[in-house]
Amino acid sequence: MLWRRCRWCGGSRAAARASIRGLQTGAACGSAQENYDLSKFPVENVRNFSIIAHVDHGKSTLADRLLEITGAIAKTKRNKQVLDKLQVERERGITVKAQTATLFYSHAGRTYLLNLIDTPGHVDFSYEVSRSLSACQGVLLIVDANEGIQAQTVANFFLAFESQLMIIPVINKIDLKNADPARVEKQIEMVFDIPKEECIRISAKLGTNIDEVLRAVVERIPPPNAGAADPLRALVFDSTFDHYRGVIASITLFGGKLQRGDKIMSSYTQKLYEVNEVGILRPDEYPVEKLYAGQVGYLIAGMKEVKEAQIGDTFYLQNHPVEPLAGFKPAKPMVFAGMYPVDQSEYSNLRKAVEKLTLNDSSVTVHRDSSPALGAGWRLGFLGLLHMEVFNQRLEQEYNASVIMTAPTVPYKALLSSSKLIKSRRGVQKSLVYIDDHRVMMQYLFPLNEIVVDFYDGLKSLSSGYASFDYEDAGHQAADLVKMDIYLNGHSVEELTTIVEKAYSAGKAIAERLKDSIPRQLFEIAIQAAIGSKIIARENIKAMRKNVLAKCYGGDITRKMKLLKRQAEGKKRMRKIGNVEVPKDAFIKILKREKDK
Ligand SMILES: Nc1nc2c(ncn2[C@@H]2O[C@H](COP(=O)(O)OP(=O)(O)OP(=O)(O)O)[C@@H](O)[C@H]2O)c(=O)[nH]1
Repeated sequence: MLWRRCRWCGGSRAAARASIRGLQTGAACGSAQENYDLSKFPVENVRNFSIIAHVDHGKSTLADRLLEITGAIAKTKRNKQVLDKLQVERERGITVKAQTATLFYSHAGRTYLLNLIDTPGHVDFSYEVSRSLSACQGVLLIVDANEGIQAQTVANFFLAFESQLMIIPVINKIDLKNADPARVEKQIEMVFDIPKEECIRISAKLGTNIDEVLRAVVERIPPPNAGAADPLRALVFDSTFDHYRGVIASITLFGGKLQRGDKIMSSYTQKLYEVNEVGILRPDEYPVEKLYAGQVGYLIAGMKEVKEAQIGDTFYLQNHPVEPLAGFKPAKPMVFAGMYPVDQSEYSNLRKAVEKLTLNDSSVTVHRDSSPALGAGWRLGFLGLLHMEVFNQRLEQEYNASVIMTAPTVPYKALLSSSKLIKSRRGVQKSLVYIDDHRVMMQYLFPLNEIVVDFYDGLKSLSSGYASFDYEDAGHQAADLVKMDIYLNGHSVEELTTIVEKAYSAGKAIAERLKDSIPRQLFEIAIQAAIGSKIIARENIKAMRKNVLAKCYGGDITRKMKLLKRQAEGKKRMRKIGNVEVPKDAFIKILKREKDK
């Protein structure tokens, strides 16, 4: 039996499980009044909602307060942004994965079951938001009382609006000195056409007005449209892979009920499974006896292969087939990069790690690839550069993998001709709307390649952090482009081949950045940029003899061993191209425009 303490309240999970199996009311986590007998929550008493907002407007902090006020977690300083469970989220202070939590809330003599989904704010993770919305009937649209409406506020509003969800505007951070909730209310009225009386002013940090948010959730958001008497229809909207228990699927029941021992079929694979466990997230997993129509929870059914768990799949009871639910539009990758194991003998382990991680992040596309310099690997598609960096970091942190990512590129359609010329390029303005006296919303058409790498950083620094940015695909446009190759001591480095407009300046910049990124080696290194057979830029790295033991006079053997070990570790972070050792992060670094990045 799993015997460990609940992370949030210190209650024992085993006790909680025991109480559930014995069908007692009351469990170990949080408050003694909690009731896991979900049959007491008919559809009318269920509310499923997401928290959506621009980056840093306070979604996860509000989620903490909602968890505290309903007793799901203890109120301690330790419990901060508890739904940001991943190491990468804690380190970067951003949400990258949507997370679900079930809450119980009493209002006007009724107890409600609330399923809250905290979503990421950054545009690169918007696929998480759109999938989460499929399990919801309403959203809390959080807007910072100081910053007002930002790019992802607008993008997320339209995701919810197009899904016909009830939108509750919540103005957060009213405790800030520069907070101006009245101005933000006017913006909300002007941009979203929501009357300002519908806005709720809160401070998630101080816990001000949180009860009003919960009241609005039960009063304004409709219950799910799911029939208790209908046959089972369970939509998989997220999945993770557990080493011991296999696939854990997040599900929402559009009809029927589900319990341990049920025989269920996957609409996608037509495979039959027996349900081992169903449960809710509080925010850790807690098994329950049954899940009922309209509820959100998780399912474990002995799926050992990552391929078996398809996000968007519909499960139904054996011999009771149903029309599968619509599922999700596949994510459209915007940025592509090659990924290779640092050490080729790690290929098969890395493949398994990539499969498991893409199960949890279904917006990544994966195709096998190989490169003469880097060996067997994959070509991966991401929604943006931050997404790519986070995926890389999760592979290293959660799967202990060591990988080389090549420079990201965007998709092109090429028409081959004998001369491609170089022309200056510009964004084309499409619209301009004043949100209020200080803020303007502008729409531009840009070549994607111009915005994916460091456009956002540039925009932020130019506007002292005030401007925000969102983008969507506007299709392919004709342009005069040229393919530029990079050579290291005469060896073509395929991974650094890029499609550029201003080839001479781009070639010079890449050669200079490579010179900065590659350490001096025992021989001279020539870095060349070329278009076809014509060399357009060249840099040299002078030879150097690096004897790490040079300073170790005498016989201190431990110090010598330490230095040699450090040198060997340094080499591990390198990749050999021809005879040249290239640091693995060089492939990305050279694309960023400022040298110090
Ligand atoms: N002063 C003040 N700060 C707040 C309030 N709510 C959140 N913050 C702070 O704002 C920052 C961002 O809060 P988060 O809850 O991580 O924001 P988020 O929207 O979940 O961020 P992402 O998931 O990365 O998009 C943190 O430093 C919070 O402490 C508030 O009501 N008042």
